[in-house]
This record gives sequence, structure tokens and C-alpha cells, in this order.
Amino acid sequence: MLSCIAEVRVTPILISDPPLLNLQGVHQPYTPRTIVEVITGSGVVGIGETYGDTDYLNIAQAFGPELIGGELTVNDLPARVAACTERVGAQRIDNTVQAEGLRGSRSMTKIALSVSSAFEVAIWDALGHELGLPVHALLGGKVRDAVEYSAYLFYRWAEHPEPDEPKDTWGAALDPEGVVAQAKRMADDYGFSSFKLKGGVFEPAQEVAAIRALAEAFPGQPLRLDPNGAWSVATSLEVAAQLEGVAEYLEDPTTGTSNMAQVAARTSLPLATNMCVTSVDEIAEAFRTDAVQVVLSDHHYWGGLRATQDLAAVCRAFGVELSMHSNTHLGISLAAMTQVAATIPGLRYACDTHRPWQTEDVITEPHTFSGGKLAVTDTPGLGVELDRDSLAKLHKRWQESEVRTRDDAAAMRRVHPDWTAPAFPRW
Ligand SMILES: O=C([O-])C(=O)C[C@H](O)[C@@H](O)C(=O)[O-]
Ligand SMILES: [Mg+2]
Repeated sequence: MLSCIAEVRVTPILISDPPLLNLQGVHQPYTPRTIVEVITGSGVVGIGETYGDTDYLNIAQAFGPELIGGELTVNDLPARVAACTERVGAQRIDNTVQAEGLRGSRSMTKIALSVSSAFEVAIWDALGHELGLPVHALLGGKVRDAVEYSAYLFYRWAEHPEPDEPKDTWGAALDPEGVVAQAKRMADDYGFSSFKLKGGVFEPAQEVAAIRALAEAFPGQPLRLDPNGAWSVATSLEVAAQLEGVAEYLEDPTTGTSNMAQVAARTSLPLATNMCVTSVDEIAEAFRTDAVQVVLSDHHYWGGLRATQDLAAVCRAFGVELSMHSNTHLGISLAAMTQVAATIPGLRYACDTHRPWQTEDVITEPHTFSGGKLAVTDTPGLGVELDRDSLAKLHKRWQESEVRTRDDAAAMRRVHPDWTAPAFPRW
């Protein structure tokens, strides 16, 4: 007989983040995350992680206690979190804006699923510990022993504007030479052999030049460019023509399924997305119109690991490839990504990860990449352990700070006071 859930803890934290540039602006020095702990009657602890912005945190804090006394089951979580979201005042959520402009359209359902994902992962982890099995075994078993990740390259400043803000040793990358230097360090330190450049920051010609410089520095290695929908259909087609035979795919060159379909119809370069296929109701139109050839799944978006497997099955049915998207995240989410990626057949594109950019973590032994891959652990649950000192320190930072959301445009205004997030298409 499995133990029931005896306690749930929801802890907001602030983690440091480097000054990475994107279409919307720049990453803040500190960004919020939510850490979830599900504790069973036998004392087992399962952990999960998701966004920490206020809309997400409020729902997570309201929902956590509803699990107490219940069983370690995941199938009813999305519906239960959605019902809780209604009660928490989801009517305040503006469904019309593009969340951070980087994630596609925003909706209450998507926010609820992102919250649900943290509880789902925590329950899988707890179940794994209760049964002495790794999460991948609970999900049906692994089909690979290691998961390959791609280097996630960013244009960036050397430092945040204020002297007492977090620093790292990567230096600036504001031109093709800087991007290549960053890629070389990613290859040397982590063994990554495919590279994605976050675009939408400079004029397309400069970003094409950076991809060409990468192709020269890393001949034959897979390259991707992701401007988060910054380009018109015409610009996307110009870039596609220049990168055919150079890049392995273009990621969200333009905004919206119909624009993506127009681009896809006139280039041989595959199009990937983490913006126009981010929920079940967006799949049909995108697949029917052949708008995307690679869906970048994200267990935070889709509601967890089971939902990621479901998405993989739908993609298989339509001959669409699957890979993984990543946003600023810590080791709990990386462990979850690795466990589910291990179970998905035919994953032929390396998954994204922001992990090398994070200097902090809440697990006792942060992951080590070898040859750009993470080994799939067979230890029970997710195979990672919560570092309570670190969690307490990062929670204290949250308590002492006024930062409650990630706002890349506001962070950019500290340096360029006239900055506003650009209208689509930017170019
Ligand atoms: O692939 C993507 O679109 C992303 O990773 C979105 C992220 O939010 C990224 O652009 C970032 O953190 O600046
Ligand atoms: Mg993307």
C-alpha cells in the first residue's frame, strides 16, 4: 500500500541570471522560480520546479494544500489545477498579450498547466522513491542511456548594469566573433556539438553572419537560429534562402501558425517552434497546414512528463519531429527533462538547455554534461536531491527582494530608458 501525501511545500526563490539578450530585452539579474515538495506519510520527498512569476506562484500556493491526504496520482492534476486557477482569480490574467513575447499566446489554461507540471514531476519523483524506481521506469522505460543537449548561445552583455549584481566569466558576445568564442567555450566545457543561437536581437543579416561564422568554426555540426517570431514572412524566406544547407532548422522565424505555414511552404529548411504549438488546441491547425516540422516540447508548457509523451505520440502520428525547449531552469527541471526524453523513441534533434547559464542550483549535485549529453540515471525518482541550504538562501533572497516577475523589457529600460518590446514583425 502506497503512502498518501502528508505535506506539500511551495517555495518561491530568486535565482541569478546573466544579461542574455533576446527580442524583448535582456534577462534580469534575478528571476523567480517556484520549487514544489510533495512529502508522503512515509517521509519520502518528491520535488518539482516551475515558473515563479506571481500568476504561477499564486496558483501553486493555493493548489498545494489540496493534495494533502490524497494519493500519488497524476492523471487528474491538470483538471484539478485548472479548477483551482478559476478560484484563484484567473480572470485577472490577460489572455491577449504574448507572455514575455517569447512563449506564444498566453492563456489561463497554459498557466495552469505550467503550475500542474511542477506537482506532476514532484509526484513522479515521490512515487519513484516509494517504489525504488527511476521516473523513466514509471513512464514505461528508457529507450536510451543518455540524452543529448544543444549549446544555447546568446548575444549578451559582459555584465548587468549595477556593480553589485551577479557576474560570470563569459564576457560579452555582441558580434559573430563573440558568438563563436562563446560556442567554443560551450563545446570545450560541456562537449556540446550542436548550437542554437537566440536571435531577434540584431538585424537578420548580422545573425546570418553569426550562423555562417559558426558553420566555419564547427564544420558539419548542427546549427539553429531562433528569433522568437521577429521576422516577417518575406524576411524569414530571405534568411531561409541564405541558411539552406547551413542550418539544421529555423526556429519560430515568424509569428503565428499561418505565417509559419507560408514560410514552410517555400523553404526546404525545417521550421521548429516553441511558440505556435504550445498547447493541444494549437496542434491541429499547425499540423494540417504543415506549418512546423519540429515541435519543441516543454514539460512546463504541456503539463508534465505524461503530457510530453502524449505530444510525442501525436507528433509521431503526423510525421512531425520532437525536440525540447528550455527556459531559465534549474537541476530539478533538467532531471525531469532528461527522464522523459529518455523514454521518447526517435528523438533525433539535441534538446535545448539553459542550464550552463545558471550559476546556482537547488540540488546537491548539479548535473555534469559529458560529450554534450547527460547520462540517464537509474536511481529512484528523478535521481536528484534537494539542497536545503541553497533553497533557504534563494528563498531568503526572494523574501528580501521586490522582484516578483520576469520582465526582459523592463530590464532593458534600466540601460536604454526608451526601450519598448518591439512590435511584430520587427524586421
Ligand atoms: O527557445 C525559446 O524560444 C526560448 O528559449 C525562450 C526563452 O525565454 C529565451 O529566449 C530567453 O530566455 O531569453
Ligand atoms: Mg524558441
